[in-house]
Amino acid sequence: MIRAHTVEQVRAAEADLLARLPEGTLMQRAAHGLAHAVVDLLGSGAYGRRVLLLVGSGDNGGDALYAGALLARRGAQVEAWLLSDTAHERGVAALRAAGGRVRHREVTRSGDGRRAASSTCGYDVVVDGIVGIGGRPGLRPAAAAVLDALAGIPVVAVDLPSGVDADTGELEGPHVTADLTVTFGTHKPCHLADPAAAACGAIHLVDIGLDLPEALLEALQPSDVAALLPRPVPDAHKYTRGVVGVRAGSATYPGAALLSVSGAACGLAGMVRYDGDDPVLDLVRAAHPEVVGPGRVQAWVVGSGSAAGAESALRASLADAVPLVVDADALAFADLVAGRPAVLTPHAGELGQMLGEEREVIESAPLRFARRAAEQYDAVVLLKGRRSVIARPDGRARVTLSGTPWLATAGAGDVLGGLVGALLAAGLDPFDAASVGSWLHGAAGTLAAQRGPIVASDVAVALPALLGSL
Ligand SMILES: NC(=O)C1=CN([C@@H]2O[C@H](COP(=O)(O)OP(=O)(O)OC[C@H]3O[C@@H](n4cnc5c(N)ncnc54)[C@H](OP(=O)(O)O)[C@@H]3O)[C@@H](O)[C@H]2O)[C@@H](O)CC1
Ligand SMILES: [K+]
Repeated sequence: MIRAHTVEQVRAAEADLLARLPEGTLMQRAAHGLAHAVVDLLGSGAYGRRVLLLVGSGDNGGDALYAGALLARRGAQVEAWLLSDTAHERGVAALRAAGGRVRHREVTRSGDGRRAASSTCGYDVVVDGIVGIGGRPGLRPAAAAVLDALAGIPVVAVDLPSGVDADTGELEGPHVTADLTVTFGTHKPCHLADPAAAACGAIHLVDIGLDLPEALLEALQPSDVAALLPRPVPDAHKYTRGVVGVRAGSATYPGAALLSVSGAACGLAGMVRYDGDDPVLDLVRAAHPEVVGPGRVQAWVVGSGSAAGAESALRASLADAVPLVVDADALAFADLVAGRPAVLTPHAGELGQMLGEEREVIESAPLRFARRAAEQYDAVVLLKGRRSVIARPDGRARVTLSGTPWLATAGAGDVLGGLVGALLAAGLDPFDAASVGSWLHGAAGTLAAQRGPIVASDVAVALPALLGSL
């Protein structure tokens, strides 16, 4: 499991450790990890390579300076630009002692930053030590101008890309876009949640020995998914493995029925029932002979392609005391679900309608709005996107790290709904069902896309092989 802690949690853990360790120990650990990561990124060692450190006033700059000193001792040509009036003094001294060069704020001040940068091109890597977990979102004009002028050079962010909001993953004004982010002790929410996560590049975690509390945000890894997957017990029969019912699709949108059923029929539940118009049931049976008609189920999947029938399908499903997946057209009636074990699966546009916000506003703060919706609707919310967010009413959340842009294809959400329904029917609680389903969906899409462009049904086809590999 990847766990992300807030700045407050990190500060508390750091204070604990600082009280027990000799001064400077944590920064030395951070700087060593950072220097190693920079060498790895450079590929052919540090000797003779040109490294530019962008240094702010705090300890984030201190990390960069000490790492720069280590790189200079390994033969790199290291230059630090101090972007603030003050900088970590011992870090500056360490860099100088190791043969690094230090330039002061005057040469990089506002417009001059561009000139300074253009006169000193040829850097192999830029290390962003402008600001870390002590920073406010956004960048000051001098830093923004310097970064503009250095565009195209690989950037390693220290702890986080300067300018992003560490706790929310939101952006406010200019920020660094990194190729690699080297973070310390634990992930922060900005490393997992978009839009900030998209600015992090690859992420490398350096263990500095922090003893951390429970995290409110996490991301499943393949081993977590494997551990949570339902497996048939030796004396299993189809009913003990769970029956998932699908109320999706209509004469107008039969494809939604077929795709929802294809996700539900992934093999993780014992049986799939379809409840809908006869012509659609015939189509479903032709594609999935194992699917049967209405009856008792352990979970319902409702809403996609149901058009005008969404409300009655949802009410009928709520009449059974079983968990449910609420998607697409049924999301307009999500109020009915409050307090029931349920997973709501909106995309940003649908969540915007549910919360009275524009799609762009939701996309600018997916973690915040998924949490708000989970609390407001008293249900698990799976907000679909590049980095899907799964939120519980109590604020705990997960982010899905699997997936591929090729999954942006019609009907992929229908497969996801069916898959989550199968996991609910098999006994997973809504939070696990939503996060495991979302992870599997992303990974199956990635697997399918290895062969070329995909359509939604390819995702369902890839599921058994993916599950086998887990
Ligand atoms: N915690 C840990 O376990 C460990 C932490 N470590 C490291 O320490 C880092 C945190 O260091 P920190 O607390 O000194 O804060 P940090 O982010 O460097 O700078 C804050 C200062 O910057 C300024 N400033 C604010 N906003 C700004 C902006 N938008 N743009 C520009 N400047 C801005 C503002 O000062 P001002 O200029 O306003 O006087 C503020 O005081 C952490 O990220 C990690 O790298 C590791 O060494 C080891 C273990
Ligand atoms: K930084």
